[in-house]
Amino acid sequence: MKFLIANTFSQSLGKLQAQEQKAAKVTALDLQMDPSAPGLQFHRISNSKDANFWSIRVSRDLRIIVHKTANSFLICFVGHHDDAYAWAERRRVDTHPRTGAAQIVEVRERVEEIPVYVEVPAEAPPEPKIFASLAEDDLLGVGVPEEWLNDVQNATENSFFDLHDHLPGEASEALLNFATGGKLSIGFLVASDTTPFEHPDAMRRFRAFDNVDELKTALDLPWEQWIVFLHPSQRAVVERVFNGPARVTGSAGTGKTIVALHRAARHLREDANARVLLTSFSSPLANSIKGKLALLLSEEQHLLDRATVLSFKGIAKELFMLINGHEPRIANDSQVSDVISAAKSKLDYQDNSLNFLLSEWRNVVDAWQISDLESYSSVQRIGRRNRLGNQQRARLWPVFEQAKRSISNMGRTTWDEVFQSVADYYFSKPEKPFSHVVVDESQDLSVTQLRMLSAISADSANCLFFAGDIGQRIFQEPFSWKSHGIDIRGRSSTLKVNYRTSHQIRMVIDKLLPETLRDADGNEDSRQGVVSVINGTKPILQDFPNQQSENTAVSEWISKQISQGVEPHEIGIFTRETDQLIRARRAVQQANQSVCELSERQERAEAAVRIGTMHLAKGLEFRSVCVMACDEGILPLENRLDISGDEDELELHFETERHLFYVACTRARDDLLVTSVRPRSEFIDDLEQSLVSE
Ligand SMILES: Nc1ncnc2c1ncn2[C@@H]1O[C@H](COP(=O)(O)OP(=O)(O)OP(=O)(O)O)[C@@H](O)[C@H]1O
Repeated sequence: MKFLIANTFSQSLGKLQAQEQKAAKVTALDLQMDPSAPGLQFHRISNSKDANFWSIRVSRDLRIIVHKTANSFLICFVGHHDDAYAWAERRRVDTHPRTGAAQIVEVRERVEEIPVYVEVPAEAPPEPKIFASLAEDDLLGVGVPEEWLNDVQNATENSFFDLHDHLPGEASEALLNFATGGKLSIGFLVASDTTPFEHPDAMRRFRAFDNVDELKTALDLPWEQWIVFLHPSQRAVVERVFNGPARVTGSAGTGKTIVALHRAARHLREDANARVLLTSFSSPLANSIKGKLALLLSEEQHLLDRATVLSFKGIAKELFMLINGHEPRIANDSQVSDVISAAKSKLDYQDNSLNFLLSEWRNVVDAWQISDLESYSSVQRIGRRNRLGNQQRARLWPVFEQAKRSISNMGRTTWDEVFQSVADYYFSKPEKPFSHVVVDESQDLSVTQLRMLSAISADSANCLFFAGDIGQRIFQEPFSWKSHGIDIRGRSSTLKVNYRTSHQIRMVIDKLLPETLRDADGNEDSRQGVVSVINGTKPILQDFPNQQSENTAVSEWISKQISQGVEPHEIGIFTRETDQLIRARRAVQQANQSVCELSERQERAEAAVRIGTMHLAKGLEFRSVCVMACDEGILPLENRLDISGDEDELELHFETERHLFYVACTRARDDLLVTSVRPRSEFIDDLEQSLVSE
């Protein structure tokens, strides 16, 4: 007997109160252990179009709906008596006649009350039907249930969103894709011996359970849908065997982190000797994925013993200590600046400013861990390639050589030196600390971090896996991974279904970046054809004559979010720099809410509105986001553009500023507000254009 649960069950379970959830879980577990137990009290739903729907009594008022056949039990829904019956009376479990995927189909004739056609005044011209060019055959090919064909064929731009929520995921994604991009994606080609429940599209909504422990995890975490139900494209990347370094990419919110987590879990489950490193950019992000990995493996805790979850710096520090027996003593920015300034004076170097030297140190000499003039002369960089000729480099090198010596004489080092020293140590050792390394936020890996991660992972299939989005690169200059031995060509996959951001917000924000992005090795990431699973409201763009009026508007917006049930910690306010955080703080205080400032090192649990710089928004997620102080001169940040040494660097800085804005805006799930004091940032003009064209 096959035992399955549907995502509609998890969703309905998540809506119950804690005590009700507990009772429903006990009944579901009893059902899995012994479906014939007399206490379960099966009642057929006599008014349903599907004779296989039965209700099971959980408590006086609570019922679970199961779909029972000769060889399977599918738990579909839980709710109060009338809701549960109404749900089952309006549904049918079916195998789609064309795609072969099992679906839960809403029965069309029972849902006349759903306003699928929007009333239009008699005199108004009829709205164009957006799928008129698609034949029935095309619609069936993407999984539209037969009885919804007519509705789809008559859908207009206005009515489509109502319809969208009544269709199976594969059909609504394909139609949305067509409505926004003009192409109908083709359904999955499936082997003829695949059962309807094993079809890739069915596996996004139904999950089979072989043991009670797995089911228990799923029932304990009804809100964490990603633990149980992966999209077929996510599952494909999790399960694929790669014979070298591989990468998953995709715009913000497409579930790259989720894929990274499932891959780490997969390695731990599959290989009893696997030692897996899961790593991300900062400590808060590493802690967040550590918590998620613990959730994913909550019934397989023993696997966590072989998992290490740390930030890039965190793992470097641990390994450095293991090798050297002490912690690295890092020279801070002002110490570095002092030694370079001293070296410049001592060697009487006049050709370039101190700022130029600092930037050259940060982005070239230290970043690439250059140790001699020969390497300095030949370093291949994207961006600043024309900045210095060989003769200039030869004159400059002694200054950097002197600075390096001074840092070392102080008993200090730099982070890049730490990453490189760990890399050098393990490159020379046949035994590696990790069999698998899974990296999140990989677009912001530096040269030395990449070298280190490649050195500490075994040289075998599936050893190195990267999750990242080139469009969110905000900390590093791009560089060729291939020249460091990491070639992901042919092993890169792009996710296209956005689970975080509503369609309305995503459509506008995505226009901030080009449709195709290319990394330094020429690997392309096409952002075309992305669809969101959530429907919501359009982003709001507002500019003001002065900070006071901006302040008042943002504080009113915060109060409105709270009055609509958003918790304070589910609201994030971001500004370009710490200098503007005062504006965010004032707005939160004016709304009578507590403020919690995000930090690079720690995450906080208090019930307060989060404020922080756009850099700190990376990897986070909020129900409501306000990106504030987007004034001209602040975004893009004038100071940053001013210090650009040449055209290439200016372009790079400009691009990074755009990425930053994109990162901040894409943290929003349901609501996005972007505010500025006039004159406003040119990036908002771009947003407004796409908002108007929507
Ligand atoms: N299969 C899924 N089912 C339900 N929710 C999902 C699924 N995959 C991802 N999500 C949810 O979508 C949101 C975004 O996922 P995730 O953080 O992995 O995206 P991302 O691509 O890493 O985003 P970013 O690039 O912005 O960091 C999260 O809330 C996650 O739980």
